[in-house]
Amino acid sequence: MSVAKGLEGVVALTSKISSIVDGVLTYRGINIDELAEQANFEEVMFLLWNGRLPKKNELEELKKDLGSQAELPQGVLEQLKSYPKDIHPMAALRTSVSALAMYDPEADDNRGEANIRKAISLTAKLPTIVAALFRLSKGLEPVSPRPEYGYAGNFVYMLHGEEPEKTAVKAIDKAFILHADHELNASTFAARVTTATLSDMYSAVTTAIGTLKGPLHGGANERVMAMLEEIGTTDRVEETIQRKLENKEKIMGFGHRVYKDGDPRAKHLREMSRQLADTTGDRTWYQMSVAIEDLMDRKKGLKPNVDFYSASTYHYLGIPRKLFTPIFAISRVSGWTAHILEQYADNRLIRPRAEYTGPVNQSYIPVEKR
Ligand SMILES: CC(=O)SCCNC(=O)CCNC(=O)[C@H](O)C(C)(C)COP(=O)(O)OP(=O)(O)OC[C@H]1O[C@@H](n2cnc3c(N)ncnc32)[C@H](O)[C@@H]1OP(=O)(O)O
Ligand SMILES: O=C([O-])CC(=O)C(=O)O
Repeated sequence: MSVAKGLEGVVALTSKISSIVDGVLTYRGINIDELAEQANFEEVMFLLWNGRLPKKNELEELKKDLGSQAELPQGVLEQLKSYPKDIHPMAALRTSVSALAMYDPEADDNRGEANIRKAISLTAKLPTIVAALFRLSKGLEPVSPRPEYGYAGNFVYMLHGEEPEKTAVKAIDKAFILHADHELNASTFAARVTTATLSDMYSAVTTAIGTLKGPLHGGANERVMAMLEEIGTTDRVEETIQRKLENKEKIMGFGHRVYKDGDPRAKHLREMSRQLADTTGDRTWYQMSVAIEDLMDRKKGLKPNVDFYSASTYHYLGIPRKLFTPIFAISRVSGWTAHILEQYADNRLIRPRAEYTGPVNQSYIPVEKR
């Protein structure tokens, strides 16, 4: 047996959802650049789940469904209120999504229609959970969803409890589009492994959230912000990054398993960060990020991934860094659920092999003789 460590280069399954070919990312064959510039996130969800863009009435129907599913069961809301205040929101989100299953009579019904309903319901509820966690961490009561603001708008509304600001809604909607799906990334693969045992959608999404949380995956965006805060000013970029590289530390938000010439999503987030720097008049975070990008290219030939400029973008929007990865999850649940539906539709247990490298020909020694 030959081993590809980290499954690098292994093609594990076929999928019709998103593709990365020669550094170009498409959702259902549509270039991410076009979607980021022209679509809204609700259209992208529909596209991922159904394989085509929605007609006007289908989009309205989806918006209505998302709105009607956005409230949390009372039991889940009460549970959220009982979590320790300093718990990481990704841990809380993982637990709350798992808890949602207990309030869904269809939780273990894995047939197509029930699963589409669950995909919509989960996608509708994640923003409500994340916003509630944010407000509770600040000692504030969660606010009820206001679906008339749209998916991104309602999320921004539920964070602050006031009319959502247009610039913020547009930026969040675009960020949601850019993070929605990404071929066989670690959390999506994890979700598909769980699904392939014919477990339920809540279990698969809970698995995915736990996987996204890690710093080598979605958890990197929060750590990018921590690094920017640690550096503090553009003139300290060179010495700090140099020291980290000498200590063999990974620079968060750089590098990618698939993209070696750059992540096509990063340019959109860099531009969003630049525009927000101009709007807010605080160019520090953007300038520091650009200086790190230049340095990492010169020193290591490494390019920013989707997580790098999302950090300064969210920061400019006044979002605390602990919410960065949960926001990623709000978007990615659309992709996870699309992959879960695809896995159920043509399932086979996912069970690779391991090459055994441990001791051989050992004997059992009774405990008193060890
Ligand atoms: C949404 C997402 O999940 S995007 C990825 C988010 N994760 C991060 O930003 C964390 C930082 N980046 C990384 O750790 C990696 O680039 C990963 C995990 C994304 C990809 O990892 P892999 O494909 O396994 O590459 P691997 O870790 O083997 O790195 C290859 C070489 O590049 C170096 N390298 C890769 N990324 C970085 C980085 N961010 N900083 C410094 N060096 C790096 C490694 O040290 C290694 O060097 P070596 O060959 O001299 O030992
Ligand atoms: O594809 C990956 O390995 C990670 C990534 O960029 C994503 O999940 O968006």
